[in-house]
Amino acid sequence: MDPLVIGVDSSTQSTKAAVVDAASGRLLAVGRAPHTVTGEGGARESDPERWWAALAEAVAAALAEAGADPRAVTGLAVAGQQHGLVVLDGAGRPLRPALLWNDTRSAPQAAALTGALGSGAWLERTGSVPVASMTAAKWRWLRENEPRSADAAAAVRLPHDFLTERLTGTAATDPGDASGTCWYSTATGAYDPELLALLELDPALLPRIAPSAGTRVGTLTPAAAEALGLPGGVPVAAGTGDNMAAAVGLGLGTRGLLDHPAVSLGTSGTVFAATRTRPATAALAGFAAADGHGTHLPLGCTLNCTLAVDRMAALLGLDREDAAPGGEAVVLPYLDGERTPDLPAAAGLITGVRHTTTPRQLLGAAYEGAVFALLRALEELPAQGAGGDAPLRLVGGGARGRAWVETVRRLSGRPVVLPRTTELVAVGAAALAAGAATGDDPVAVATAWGTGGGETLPPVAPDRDTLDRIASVLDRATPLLTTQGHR
Ligand SMILES: Nc1ncnc2c1ncn2[C@@H]1O[C@H](COP(=O)(O)OP(=O)(O)O)[C@@H](O)[C@H]1O
Ligand SMILES: O=C(CO)[C@@H](O)[C@H](O)COP(=O)(O)O
Repeated sequence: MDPLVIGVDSSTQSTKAAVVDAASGRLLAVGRAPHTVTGEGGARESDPERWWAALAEAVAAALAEAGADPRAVTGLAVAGQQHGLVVLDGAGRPLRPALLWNDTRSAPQAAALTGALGSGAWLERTGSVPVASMTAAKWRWLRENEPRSADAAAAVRLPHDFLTERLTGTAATDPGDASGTCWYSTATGAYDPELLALLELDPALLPRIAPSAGTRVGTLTPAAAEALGLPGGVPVAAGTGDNMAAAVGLGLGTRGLLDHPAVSLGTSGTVFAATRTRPATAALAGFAAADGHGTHLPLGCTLNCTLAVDRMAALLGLDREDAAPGGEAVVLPYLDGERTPDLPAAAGLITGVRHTTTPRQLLGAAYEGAVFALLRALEELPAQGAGGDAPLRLVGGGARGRAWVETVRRLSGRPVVLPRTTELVAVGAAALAAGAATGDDPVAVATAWGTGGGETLPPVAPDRDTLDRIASVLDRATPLLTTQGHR
């Protein structure tokens, strides 16, 4: 029986479980199960119990599709959407739905926290300046708006460590996902007691921090094993945030490629690279990487990527691939407010429309607006020691779409690598699972698997006119987008 590992991607829209051959990295099957996101205006919430049920469904589906013998499974790890605030009672049950990374109601709390210490001090301590996405701002929102839930909390978790605890009975997290809270210090590698005091968050509510995401933190409990259809005792890794796991799957890290940028096109759009330099700019989040060698993961994140563009296609009555370059039209697709640029109250903006403008151009302009924001974040990476002229590795559901790929090529003017392995978050988590099973370095494992490799598309001449047009509209519209006040 060849050993297998299972990696789980519990992201915003769904859970994906990958069954991977531990020796070769061959992806044998992917099981999927959907989540539900609720909320209007700035609210975005999900029930963590659904994540747990979806995890079991996705693992069962993947094992069935692979025709795998569950006894061959030697390790398991979970990568989850970052930043979400999960509050639990003493029995480990959610006290309320999780507040998600794209819930912008916490924008005033983020601004107040930033004002309390100043951006410089936050960067110094945590590597990031609080924005609405950061868990610290969500905890303050809960304290101010639902003090009874905050007071009743017996445990505070992130999405991935909530699931890891359900699997193992052990409360553990990793430096990567912890670095998205703004109460963990990437300078000291520990929770920051002064920040926890400022936030009025009792450290006893938090999980311990494993040295790395691939560290074995426990084994499947009998109840979890039964729920997943696996034998008891399977080693489980600490796991990490979904972007950190994508980096592992791409082989980005100290035991792999440093300073090579990746772009993820999913519910969120993200741009990141693994670096040795500790990032320090308010334009990016200065996360820790998952590999535990003091590697960093500077990252820019937008709230509006595939869902926003798909919504524009639906409004226009078009298929998502039925897009043309926008021409004079500019769409800033900030349907959910925006994080990069930091405009949490914004709504979408359409401008430059003429009698000759076609629906296909408007859709193309939405792609351009979404990609523009990511490329602006990408420009910040070289100052953090990463980026340069290296090709862009494209991952996430959008990387399967021709219009996304071509828009990134046309606006970036850079070579683009399309990794042949799909579901790189789940595959990265599978490399963490291999780490838990054998003690091997997960980035070295994924590098040996070659899961980051794929077709390289050559560069095309960058469409500077479009970039300049969008930049000019964004600059001039920023006062409007800041004060839209529809929240
Ligand atoms: N073939 C495709 N072409 C373009 N976009 C796609 C394609 N398949 C899926 N998507 C997009 O991918 C998104 C889901 O990507 P994924 O990375 O799984 O998201 P998340 O991790 O945020 O849950 C969907 O919103 C959908 O728009
Ligand atoms: O907030 C961030 C990164 O800082 C997001 O990237 C979340 O981690 C959600 O990811 P997806 O579900 O869109 O993959």
